Amino acid sequence: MPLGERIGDKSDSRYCGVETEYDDDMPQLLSTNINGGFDFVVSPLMEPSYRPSLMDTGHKGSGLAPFAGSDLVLSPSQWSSHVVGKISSWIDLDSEDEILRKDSEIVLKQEISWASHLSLQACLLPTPKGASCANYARCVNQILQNLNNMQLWLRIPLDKSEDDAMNGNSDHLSEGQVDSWETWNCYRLLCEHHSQLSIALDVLSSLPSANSLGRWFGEPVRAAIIHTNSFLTNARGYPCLSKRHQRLMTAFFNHSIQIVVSGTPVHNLPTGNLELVANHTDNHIDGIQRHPLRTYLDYVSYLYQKMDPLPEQERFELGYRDFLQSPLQPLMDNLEAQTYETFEKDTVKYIQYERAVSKALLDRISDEEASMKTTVLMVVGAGRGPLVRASLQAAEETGRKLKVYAVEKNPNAVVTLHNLVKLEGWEDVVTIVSCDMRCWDAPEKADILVSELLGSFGDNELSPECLDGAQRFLKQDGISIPSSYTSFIQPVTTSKLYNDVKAHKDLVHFETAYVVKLHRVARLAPSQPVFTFTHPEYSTTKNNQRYKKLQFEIPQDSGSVMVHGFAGYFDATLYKDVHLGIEPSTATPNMFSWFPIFFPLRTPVGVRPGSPLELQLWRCSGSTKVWYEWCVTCPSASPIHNSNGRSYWVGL
Ligand SMILES: C[S@@+](CC[C@H](N)C(=O)[O-])C[C@H]1O[C@@H](n2cnc3c(N)ncnc32)[C@H](O)[C@@H]1O
Repeated sequence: MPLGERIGDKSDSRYCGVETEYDDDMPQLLSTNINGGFDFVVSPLMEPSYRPSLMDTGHKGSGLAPFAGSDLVLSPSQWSSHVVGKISSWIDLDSEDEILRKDSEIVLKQEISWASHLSLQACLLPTPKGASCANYARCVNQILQNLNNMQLWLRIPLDKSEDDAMNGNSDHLSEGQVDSWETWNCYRLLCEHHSQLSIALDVLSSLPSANSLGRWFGEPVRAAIIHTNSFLTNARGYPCLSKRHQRLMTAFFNHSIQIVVSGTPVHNLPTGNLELVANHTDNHIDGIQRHPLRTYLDYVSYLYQKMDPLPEQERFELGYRDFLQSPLQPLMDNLEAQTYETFEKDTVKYIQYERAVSKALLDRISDEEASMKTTVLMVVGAGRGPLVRASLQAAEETGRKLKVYAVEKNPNAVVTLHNLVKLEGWEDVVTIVSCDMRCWDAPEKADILVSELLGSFGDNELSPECLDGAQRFLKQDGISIPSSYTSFIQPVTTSKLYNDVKAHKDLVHFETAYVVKLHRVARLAPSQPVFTFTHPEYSTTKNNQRYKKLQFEIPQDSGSVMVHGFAGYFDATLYKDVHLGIEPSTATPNMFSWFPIFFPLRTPVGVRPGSPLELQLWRCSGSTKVWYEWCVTCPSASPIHNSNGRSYWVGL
């Protein structure tokens, strides 16, 4: 691993660690494992037999145990890049045995203190031993208050009783059966969702249901520890994994979760097999001892290499993953050239518009009328002209005659529009209008009104208000493209975003909707429609305020979940069957103009499967702004977020 790389923080390449026993010769331990192909070791830092209560009184509970070896045996960069500290696994901070409890607390603190001194990037904390973990969490929480940048990986076995979930009894796990997610959840609640507390999942030979597994991808999982006895044996005697394990590993890779191989070799490898081992004799390659876990590592690397490469657009968007952005305010603010440029690269979006305009033109003008009638088409919010171009292409394709008005309120974009019209020789067909569509006095009425004023949540960039202003100059039988749009929402686990919002330490950030390329998230239930707007809308009672109450059900077999907020999307009907949108189940393929929106919750809500999660959402408006308010009302009531638009609003 190159110097300075963070263990567990890679997004585009793969590192694999190995769990080792205590070894008082750390340089040797490291070189054996690094030469063996591993990138880091997860290794105890202190002698496992050390117990403070057994020490001479001189050492008891004070200072650092003498068993920690020396910090000088490795360079600072070796410590930080290649070693994850494994906290003594015997510790039991919630034991009935007071001496053990006290010893455990002393050792935990000593070991973490030593690991901090070495600038390790992470320490692996042992799994809580019993049903209760309060004292363990209390001590770790104390440590977290003063910790440097180190992550604490709480080791959690990836298990959950399937039978109970299937019987719908997941709230009442019988004695001895635990959903390990509950252990994690209890622990992190006690530690107030601290951002340096994360998870190392122990992957066992049997796996819980897909829904149960899915929950973990919204949690802060940094490492997955795969045991040699979870491997199967292929026809040639080599280790391999079940199809479900393989899919899980691929998902770990996709989520930048480090893999750690643990255990002793359980495969008796056939000799003479040249596939993976060149010059293989008795575990030696040309005289160098071959690492006993090398075949397991090779298999992990093979799974990584056989993954499909990320598509170019995905690679480009890597830096946006789980990064909170403020939504655009294209009405109140003027977009910048680079924002227009990004839009304009999204050819899929304009192809959909072109298809919609073509269909509308064909419906409006018959073949017989085509040479006689001219359709008046107005692009409202024309930006730098891509929808003008798409409309003209539709006219050419269908053989219909077009007169275009390009209405744009951003004077800077209008400059580009003028240049474009001149360059393309569109002067006779296109009239540029530098004006807000809500106050333009149009010289004639339009047959077709084309706009793209949509936000990630459909109406959140105020398309309804703008188009209300524009429909005055649409003929009674005229067509609006889009003809309607609907927002969608679903509950998500996303501890990363929750912690990023929390880091601002103010209410405003918890009451703001963000645009985010969601990645480390667990989508907890199918999305549901929220608000729909239709254009044109001539009803006299119409208004753009909306209210919706939604109930989501967490699948029975997923177990309990934590809801950090809600992911929002939209789907727009441009014309008839031509649609465009980002709702995951119907998303327009390869379109990248919109990331989802995220509505956070001030306090994450735990939900049991089978019990409803109720969300209420309002679209409110005043004379100068539009805003959303939201709250959860079941299983427990949250505060109403963003009352009066006090934190987040969109200017009219
Ligand atoms: C999301 S951009 C789309 C631009 C362009 N149609 C495209 O697809 O690349 C919306 C455009 O509408 C303009 N706009 C927003 N509200 C407007 C209004 N009330 N009147 C005129 N233009 C408006 C913005 O300045 C911006 O250029």
